[in-house]
Amino acid sequence: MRPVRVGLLGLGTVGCGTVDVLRRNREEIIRRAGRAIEPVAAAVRDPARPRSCPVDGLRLTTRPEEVVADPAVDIVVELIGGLEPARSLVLAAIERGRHVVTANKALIAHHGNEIFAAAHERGVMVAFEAAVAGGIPVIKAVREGLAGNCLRQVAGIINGTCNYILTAMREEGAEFEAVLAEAQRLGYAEADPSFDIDGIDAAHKLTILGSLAFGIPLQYERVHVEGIRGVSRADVAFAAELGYRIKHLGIARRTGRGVELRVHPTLVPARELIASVDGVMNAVLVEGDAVGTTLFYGAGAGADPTASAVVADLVDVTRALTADPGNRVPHLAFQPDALADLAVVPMAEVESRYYLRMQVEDRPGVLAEIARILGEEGISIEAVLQKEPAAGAADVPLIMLTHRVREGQVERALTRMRGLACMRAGICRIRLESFE
Ligand SMILES: NC(=O)C1=CN([C@@H]2O[C@H](COP(=O)(O)OP(=O)(O)OC[C@H]3O[C@@H](n4cnc5c(N)ncnc54)[C@H](O)[C@@H]3O)[C@@H](O)[C@H]2O)C=CC1
Ligand SMILES: N[C@@H](CC=O)C(=O)O
Ligand code: NA
Repeated sequence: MRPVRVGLLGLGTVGCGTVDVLRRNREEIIRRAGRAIEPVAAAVRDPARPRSCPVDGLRLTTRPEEVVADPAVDIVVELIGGLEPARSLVLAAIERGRHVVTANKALIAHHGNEIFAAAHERGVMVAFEAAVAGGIPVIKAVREGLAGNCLRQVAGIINGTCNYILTAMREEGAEFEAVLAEAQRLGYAEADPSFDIDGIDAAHKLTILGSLAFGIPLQYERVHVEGIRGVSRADVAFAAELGYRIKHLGIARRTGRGVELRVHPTLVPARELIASVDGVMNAVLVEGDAVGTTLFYGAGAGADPTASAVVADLVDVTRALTADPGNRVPHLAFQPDALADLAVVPMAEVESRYYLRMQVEDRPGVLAEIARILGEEGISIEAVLQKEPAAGAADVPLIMLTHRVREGQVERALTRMRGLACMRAGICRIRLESFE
């Protein structure tokens, strides 16, 4: 059988990784897919730029629409990132009957509903395993391996850059900016690294996971998003003292009130498996009624791990080329006409435990004033940690852990506490979750 011919859009970190893996594992891929998968063309910004992969045998062009229109291309692999021109190029490829593989979570989170509808209509496949948790085959696991379950939650460390930074802050007491520069050098960070740091990238991935887990449309705009800029080295150290680690988590949880979709820094008990996932590694916990709790672990970013997922998608698409489109695995796990309209729970109604850190005046009665407000708002305190004042200082750090409570109650209490005369700085509030 003739090889399946691949046209790449973008030859950066993941594009080059994909060419490398396709060439390195050519024979093994033939054994798996039944035929060779060959990169034949690539759209690049600058054909003269040195690449980390061999480009011999690849037709290079600066016009991505040429690759999309090339009749010699069977599968278009979109690896340029961002919303436009990626969206138009993917839609044009679908329109021409080309199958698509993409690693672009922003594109799927924002335009997936439109893209999958077009693909369904045209009978083509759009595969996106690399878009969530890089090399971990978590999309395949949620969509296929766990298809017998009613899923309760998907929660995980889904941004490698954030995890890399939080790990270095804990292990080396490193400064945020220096670690971010290292993550960029290693090819982990997004083109605009604020997408990583501000939680946007994790929110893109959570949008996709939530949809796959619960059979709801992609709705990025409903995800509550917080990044890691507000997490200080002091918080990382206090959390450790209390037996916790701070992780940036994405959580999609089905409750009696609907679906929670949220991305934020979270204290996790240090003894739990997910708490020991460090560096650029990702881990996604999936809980189903039949299977119980499962945890998927692996590299969430980087050229080779991400290429592993892109190439797996290419093998999948190749195997399914001759299958009747009606019998293929649905893009979003559930049949398109069976999507549910579960409500997304407003954050004020989401329940969690909380870590609160404040800087307060060092005088008698302060603890009682704070405890009174928390009590009046129905919030019970589980632990208190008060540190000695630094030499000559008139105020002290005070850390509290609360029991489980609705976010709206905490917000009301925080508003009142900020008005206290004893409060010396802003109050840091981080949610606390346990997955045991
Ligand atoms: N780097 C990683 O670890 C991971 C990246 N991804 C996703 O993979 C995609 C690619 O990411 P990277 O390879 O890291 O980015 P990158 O910035 O290294 O590569 C993108 C390449 O596309 C090229 N490009 C941009 N616009 C173009 C255009 N109009 N025509 C031709 N070439 C164009 C750029 O010059 C660049 O070389 C993104 O959607 C990213 O979110 C997904 C998982 C992990
Ligand atoms: N920038 C992303 C790359 C993979 O999706 C990350 O850091 O996880
Ligand atoms: Na993946």
